[in-house]
Amino acid sequence: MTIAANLGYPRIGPRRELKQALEAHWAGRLPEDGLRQAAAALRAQARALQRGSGIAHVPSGDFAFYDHVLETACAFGCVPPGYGWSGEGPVPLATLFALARGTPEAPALEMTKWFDTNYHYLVPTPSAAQGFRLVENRWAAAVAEGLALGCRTRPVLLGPVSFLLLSKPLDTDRPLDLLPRLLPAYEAALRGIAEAGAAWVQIDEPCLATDLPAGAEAAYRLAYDRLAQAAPGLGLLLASYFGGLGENLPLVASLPVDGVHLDLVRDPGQLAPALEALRPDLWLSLGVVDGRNVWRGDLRRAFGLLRQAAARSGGARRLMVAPSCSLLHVPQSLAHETALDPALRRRLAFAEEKLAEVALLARALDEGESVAAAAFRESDAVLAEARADAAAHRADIAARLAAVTPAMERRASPFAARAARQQARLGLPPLPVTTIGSLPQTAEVRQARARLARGETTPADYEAAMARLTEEAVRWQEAAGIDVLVHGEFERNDMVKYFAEQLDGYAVTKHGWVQSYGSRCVAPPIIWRDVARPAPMTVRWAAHAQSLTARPVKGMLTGPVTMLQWAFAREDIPRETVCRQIALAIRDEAEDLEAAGIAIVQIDEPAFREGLPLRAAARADYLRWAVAAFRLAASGLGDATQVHTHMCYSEFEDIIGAIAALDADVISIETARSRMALLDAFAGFDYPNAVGPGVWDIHSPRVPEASEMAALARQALRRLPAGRLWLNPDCGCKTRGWAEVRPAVGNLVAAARQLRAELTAAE
Ligand SMILES: Nc1nc2c(c(=O)[nH]1)N[C@@H](CNc1ccc(C(=O)N[C@@H](CCC(=O)N[C@@H](CCC(=O)N[C@@H](CCC(=O)O)C(=O)O)C(=O)O)C(=O)O)cc1)CN2
Ligand code: MET
Ligand SMILES: [Zn+2]
Repeated sequence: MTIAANLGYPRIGPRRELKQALEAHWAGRLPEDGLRQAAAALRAQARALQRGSGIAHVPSGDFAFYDHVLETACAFGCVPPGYGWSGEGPVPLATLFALARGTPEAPALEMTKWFDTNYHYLVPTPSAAQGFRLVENRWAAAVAEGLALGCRTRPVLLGPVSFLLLSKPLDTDRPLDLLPRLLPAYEAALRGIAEAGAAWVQIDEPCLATDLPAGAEAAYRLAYDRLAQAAPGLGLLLASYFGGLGENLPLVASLPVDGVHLDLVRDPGQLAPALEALRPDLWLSLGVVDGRNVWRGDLRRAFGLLRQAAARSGGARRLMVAPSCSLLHVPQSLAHETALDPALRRRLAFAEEKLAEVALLARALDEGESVAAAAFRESDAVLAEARADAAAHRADIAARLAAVTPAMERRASPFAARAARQQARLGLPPLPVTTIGSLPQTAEVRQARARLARGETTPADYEAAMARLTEEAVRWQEAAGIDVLVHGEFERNDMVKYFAEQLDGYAVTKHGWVQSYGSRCVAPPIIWRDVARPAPMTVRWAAHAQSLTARPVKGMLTGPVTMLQWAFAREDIPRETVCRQIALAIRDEAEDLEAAGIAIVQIDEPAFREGLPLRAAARADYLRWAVAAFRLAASGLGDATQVHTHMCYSEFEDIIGAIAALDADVISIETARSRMALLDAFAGFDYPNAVGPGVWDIHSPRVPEASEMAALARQALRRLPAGRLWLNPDCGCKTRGWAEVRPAVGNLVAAARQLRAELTAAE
């Protein structure tokens, strides 16, 4: 029997129920047991839905209140002091949230991107001194919870090697050295899982799809030799995803596990070598349904791969059919997307629809293709219709792209000459203070937009309300002493979706929510046709804000790489081409802002690092076209217009050359949680342009003191010259409330004034 399996399910709920419950709990409106009940109800609903779709191996333990990496760390007792855990018994929920969000006394753990996704995990901080102990078997509990309701589930653990590779240990910079201490805790977890009644456990080792660091191979051997013996009788499925195993295949083939999951969407080519290398008695889990995009699958193609695996010589047929990775990264259900263009809707599959594809493929493999004949025909028809979509390929856009010259990807003068002209125009003080763009998206703002969507307000009234907020924001920033102002982005639902709604070629969903971090979600737009800008998108907002003040107001745009990376993109043309189409649209917008008198244009590229391929071999090509697209978007601007860019959650150590090649006049980056460590890359590389290191972690409700921000800025001054340094928060303030933003910005300005005085005194 072929097993229809799933690797992980969206946890936020079809209507973001978990978000509502979490935020109510944090606001003191929902007690802990209410939150736990809401979570249990969501898990029960998810299990039932998956079972109902025909999935035999339903995952459990994939739920998390905030993040599954954080919960793994907590289950193994990796909790630094100061967050309210006694060191005995399970880590309280309050400690979990303190680690995730920070408290007035203790900053939050560092948060960073989960591989090449827009999901963020909290970076565990284990230590040799603290060691590891299974303080709560959350996986055994998840198995028991399912069994009590009649569903035998397959618990999912983040594997020990990936767990350590994703960690930043406190007392060593060689995380894998901690493995021997960690393994007993994992062994205990597996024993408990078996005792709870699970038949299989899924151990995720996504790092197997990356270039492994030195020592990782030995670590994998040690880990899986031990774990395979921990609970005899418990099937151990080793899951890799987000890419192919590549040169790690022989390693995986040598591990004493019971099954291996392969991502055949990102790397279908790995099937043939895997069939050769893997023991015939091994279960093969074939990830043939795309867990990273929203397109319906090419069922015939997927079936071809399955048949190839089924035909492998020797042994009984031990196959599982599955999505390529956890479905955490796609929206839950297409059912409620009634407003989508039917021509697009037919082509889509969200989590629920993907599981139906998985179940159908498994059945077709066992019972013969004929049971799926109608579905295969429909899949063929949808693909044919997509290929024949004339609006997907516009001659005017192709002609414009073909006419792009190298000069269009270059500013007129080098940085030093531009900087002089810009300073003559702007007259900024040393260490200028600015913010990243968005100001609090309060309930008032979101409700006004919700009323507009429901037709309860007119567009004119809505726009007037946003214009009023913008004016208040300008007045407040002037009074607060900020040097370069923002308009506040009140009119934007999201920095990507807002532009997508105004560009040709994009479609947006109503409920297509995907978790980004904690309770925060995004509804990524879908790129299905050629992209173009029919009309200016932001000019009136920027011009309005600028008309209210003599200080410079930045025009805010989202860059082409981020507009691509944070969307679900078409796959029938190269990503490079899609990105260049977007770049031309943004370029036009930037030029329109300049023409309207805006002296500083910020083109945000927070997803620039995230788009970097996981494998080093593919990186140069990505960096080439991503840098070129940004430059194409920015280089229509004259020397006297200052180009800013912004990136958060970024590790630039390995791509600092590409960051410099963007040639933005000023780049603001996230550095507060990592205590300025990132700046070493800029200093070491001799980064040529100006940098604004974040000195306030806006992902935490904690308000830093002026002295703290000044201390961080002094660290920055040790690495970069004062003349090229700005001061700003880590990211936009949209997730914060005014009660935090007002004092924090006040402290930021105070810190800047203090440092300016110190600089003058030192002269
Ligand atoms: N796309 C994207 N990715 C990103 C970021 C980003 O800003 N955008 N930032 C980084 C961090 N990630 C983030 C992801 C999401 C949010 C965020 O604030 N999301 C909002 C939703 C944003 C949105 O689309 N808002 C809509 C819909 C708001 C809403 O929930 N409306 C209510 C009704 C209004 C109400 O009563 O509150 C509803 O639909 O039920 C709007 O403002 O119009 C949230 O989860 O709360 C922040 C950071 C990295 N990745
Ligand atoms: N300008 C945007 C903002 O301030 C940049 C956010 S990067 C995730 O919200
Ligand atoms: Zn940001």
